[in-house]
Amino acid sequence: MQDDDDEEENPPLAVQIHQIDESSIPQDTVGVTVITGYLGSGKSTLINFILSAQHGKKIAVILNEFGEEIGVERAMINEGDGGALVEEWVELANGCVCCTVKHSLVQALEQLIQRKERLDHILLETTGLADPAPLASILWLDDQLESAVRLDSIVTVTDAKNLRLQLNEHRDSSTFPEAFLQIAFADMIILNKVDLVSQDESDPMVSDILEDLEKELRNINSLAKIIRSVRCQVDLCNILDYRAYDAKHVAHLEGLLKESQSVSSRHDSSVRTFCICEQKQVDINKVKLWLEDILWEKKYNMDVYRCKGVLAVHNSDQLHTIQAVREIYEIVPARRWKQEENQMNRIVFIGKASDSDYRHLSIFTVEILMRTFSGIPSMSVLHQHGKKSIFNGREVEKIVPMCLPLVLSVT
Ligand SMILES: Nc1nc2c(ncn2[C@@H]2O[C@H](COP(=O)(O)OP(=O)(O)OP(=O)(O)O)[C@@H](O)[C@H]2O)c(=O)[nH]1
Repeated sequence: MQDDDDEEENPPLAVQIHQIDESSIPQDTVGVTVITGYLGSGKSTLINFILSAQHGKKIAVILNEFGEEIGVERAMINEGDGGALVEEWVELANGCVCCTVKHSLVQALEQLIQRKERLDHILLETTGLADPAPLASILWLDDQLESAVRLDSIVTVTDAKNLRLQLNEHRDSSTFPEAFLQIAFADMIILNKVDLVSQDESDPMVSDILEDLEKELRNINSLAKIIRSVRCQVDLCNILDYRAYDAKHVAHLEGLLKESQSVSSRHDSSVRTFCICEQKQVDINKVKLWLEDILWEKKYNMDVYRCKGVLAVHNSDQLHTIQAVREIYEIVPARRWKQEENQMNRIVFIGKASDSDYRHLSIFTVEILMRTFSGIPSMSVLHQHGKKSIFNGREVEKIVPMCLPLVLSVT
């Protein structure tokens, strides 16, 4: 590989998005749904289902088929009933966002957008071997595209019959991290092929299997919505216009963040969810520094794939949202706090760390929180959910659970 290429293959530069005036974002942006999932899980089945459904939308599809014989990708536009089928070709390498790939994707999207008056949504199917994050980063941030397309959501299709096997095979996630990454980055997880688990869903054994699979998925990513399906026949409200990254649709995010606290702990997967709850208003600049330490400097040994959260910001009546995909993050005001509302900060990280790193992270987090959250003269107790109390973060004897709601009591 050439030096230049190496440079291009590096992760995107860390970019902080400054507060956006939401009113300046055009409302007619075209949503892009990234569809990812393990080989054979049902991605194409989902796309075919969407294209053939009666939703009245005109949808473009960019396919990133990747294989030795194929090695090419195609973009198709389904112009709906009576519309012509237009094909374009897009070169996307296997999950790596080198300059060429980025350029090709941006070019393909630009071509599609030029037809915007006839286009309602874009589906981007990644190869079953891809890490969806680089694509998501391009879509979320690309300057050329920012005003014309928006990342709507990342949908991960999983195969109910083979999921456990696939995850167990790659349990340490170093041999094939993509299997975990695809789940970790998802906003929506389709647990497909439930018919192969059994024909009879009313059978308690079968619901146990499916529930266990859902638990397994939640252990990796407690923020994603999970829906079961046969042949990806899902309610398309969950796919088209889901707006997972849209601060204006904060109610959904808040619901997810609340639910994510109740996830049980588990220690055998290195990709997991980590939650922080804090009641005091925070200093937004300190939170940014803290977040940059974690996301950019990789301090505390945590490799964060995804972060979502809501913040109660000091000197602001607005609930702010945090979204991060890898190194890229944004903190934006989303809505006014209601008077009776409990202004609680909730931040959820989905990432990878060894058990001992988690222990360190918990200690570091306490230290970070002590210097991050404003107006905290001293912190008396850190209550670690379901475990023993920790004083000033110094006493962490057990492995930190997968989901760690931290509650700081302040005196
Ligand atoms: N029984 C059953 N088969 C399914 C279901 N969904 C998809 N399939 C079948 O599974 C196979 C793989 O589905 P695809 O949609 O091609 O999967 P994919 O993820 O696009 O596959 P790759 O592009 O190779 O990664 C096909 O034969 C589908 O017909 C389902 O819910 N139940």
